[in-house]
Order: sequence, then structure tokens, then C-alpha cells
Amino acid sequence: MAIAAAITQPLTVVNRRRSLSTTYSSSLNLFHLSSLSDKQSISRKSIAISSGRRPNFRALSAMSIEAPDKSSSTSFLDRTESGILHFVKYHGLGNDFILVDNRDSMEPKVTPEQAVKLCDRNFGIGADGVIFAMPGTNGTDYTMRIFNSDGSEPEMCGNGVRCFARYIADLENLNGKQSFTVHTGAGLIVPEIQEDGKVRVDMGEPILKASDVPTLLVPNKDQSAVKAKLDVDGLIWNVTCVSMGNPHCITFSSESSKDLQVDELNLAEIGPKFEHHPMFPARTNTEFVQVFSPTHLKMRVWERGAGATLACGTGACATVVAAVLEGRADRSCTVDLPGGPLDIEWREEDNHIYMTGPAQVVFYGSVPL
Ligand SMILES: N[C@@H](CCC[C@H](N)C(=O)O)C(=O)O
Repeated sequence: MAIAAAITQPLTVVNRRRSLSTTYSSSLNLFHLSSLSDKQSISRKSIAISSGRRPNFRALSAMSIEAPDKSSSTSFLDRTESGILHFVKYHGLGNDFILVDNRDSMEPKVTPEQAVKLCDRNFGIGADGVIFAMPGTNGTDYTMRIFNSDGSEPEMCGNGVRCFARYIADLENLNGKQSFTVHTGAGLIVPEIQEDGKVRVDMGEPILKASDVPTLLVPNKDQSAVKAKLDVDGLIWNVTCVSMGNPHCITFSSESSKDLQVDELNLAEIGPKFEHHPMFPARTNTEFVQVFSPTHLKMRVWERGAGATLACGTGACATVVAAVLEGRADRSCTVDLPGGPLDIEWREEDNHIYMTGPAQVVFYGSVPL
């Protein structure tokens, strides 16, 4: 394991409650969640929640962790047999992912059914999706694949690709400014880690042709659906459909609300009705948007295959495109999401969208499949 190999110093964990000292081997960074009590698991998880860097194991040595009741000569932390998945959990503005080192194979190490279990927030690790770092395709450095928390496979994930870039840098022990070419279901994506640790991503060009989004809504502007009427359970919404490789339906208003107040919406009730609407043959992600100014938007999202999440990178990009098409915003905007802001630019010169935002490690772990 590249990550385990990167951390070679033995580590002493002081148990204040029992006045014990336990020395762990270099593989301590692979926490075996199934073998930890809830309390231990939480305290270990919290160790790594910090700056977006690999957990600080020197800091850990000053922390108090409960010792297991029985001591054993072979620690679960040292298990390497097959059936154990080593992972790192990351988040981008609270949109969280289980990252899997799949660089030795084009076959995902986790099935869609296993992904559903791993993503479960009560019975699993808890995440919005599982992301695989795979060998490059067609000359790219890497390939990224992702399973949503319902086991479906989307073409792309904006917050996920920022996490992916940070994960690759961690795996490969790279520091400072780095950029990678990543093959995805949405084509070539280029994330660049900046000096400040944020990741700027060239997300490519938006797809506006209605049949390619895909939506069955009748095109009303060139070949696109812009401010088109969508009947959802008897209420007419004005929607614009944009694909960032994955489908998005963006709405700023409805028959009953000229300007949406997004905090007032019951996403759990209306989100699924958009997601499974017959006008969206591949289902859809839906963004509900409020305009503060031409450069400042607020958005809540109901994601295809994941439900209400704290952020959606492709959704923020699609939102700015829709806002420009509807004449509501400029090409450079800050989009506020429940988990924090993203900076989005739809550049006129190359028609590409650039997204800038954070990605942070949450914890390292291992889990039986
Ligand atoms: N949260 C992601 C999008 C993940 C995929 C989406 N649920 C879909 O099915 O298209 C993002 O940050 O873009």
C-alpha cells in the first residue's frame, strides 16, 4: 500500500483512562472499522479531520484512545488478506466519497451492491459515492469511475474529481502545484491542485442539445430546453437542461414562485419527482437556485442516485450555464451550496467551464467487503 508505506514511524498512543501505552506499527493508518466499537471508531475518525492533509500522526500520539478489552498478538490493523478494502474518505464541501486505489486494474474493486452497503450512513462507512482511481485511458494519466450511493454509475462528479486529484497526490507523495489528465465518462477532465491546496478543474464544455442531455422536453432555444415548462405533480416549473457529462435540470422559478427561496423548499418531497420524471430518460440531478446578484447564486441540489447532498460540483457548473442562458448571471459566479461556496467560470474563449474549490481528507480506513 502506497499510503501505508509513506508513513514509517512507529506511533505511541497514550491511553489516559487506563494509563497504558500502546505502540502500533506503520500500518496504523488503516483503521479497521468493523473491529472498532462505535466510540473508538468515532474518536479515530476525528483524529484525521483537519486541514485536508494526511492525518498528523505526531498529533495523534498526544490523544487519548480507549484500548480494546482483550489484547492479541495479531492486530486487526495489520490484516492484509483479500476481502479487506483499504480506502481513504474525502469530502468536497461535505459531498463525501470513499476513494479506492484501483491503479492496478480496470475492474472496480467494489461492486455496485457493495458500494450501496459501504455508503450507508448507519451500517457502513457513510458516503455519497465510491470513487475508483484507475489506470489512464487513451493517453490520460488516470481514469476515474464512480458509483453513486444507490449503486448507479454516473458519468462524472465535480466534487469527486477534486477529491480524486488530492487522493492521487497523496498516493504518489506529490506536493505543491500538480495537474493530472483524467479520463471520465464525460471525457477528458483536468484537475489542477493549486499552491493553496484548492483544486481548479477544467470541466470541459457543457452539452446543451436537449436530446443529448438527455431530456424529452421540446427544445425552445436552438436545440436546447431553456426556461421550458415542466409539470411536476400539477405545478409548473421553469427549467433549463444542461449536461456536464451527467444530466442536470436547473430551476430558478415556478408558477407559484417567481424567484425561488431555496431554503423554503422540501427537497425530500419534490427532489425524487424531478429525478424520476418521464421527461428525463436517464433520470436527472436537479438544482434549485436563488439569485443574489449576477455574480452570486445560492443552490440546493437533489442528486440522481444520492438524494440531497451538501454540494454538487457538476451541478454548480450547470447552474452557472443555465443562469447565463436565462440572462440571470455573468459568466463568473460564486455558487453557495449547503456545504460552502464554489467559484465557477464559463469561459467565452474556449467554451470550457472552470470550477475551483476545496477537497479534504476525512479519514483512512479498512473494511471487510
Ligand atoms: N456530486 C457530484 C455528482 C455525482 C453524480 C450524480 N449523482 C449523478 O448521478 O449524475 C458532483 O459533485 O458533481
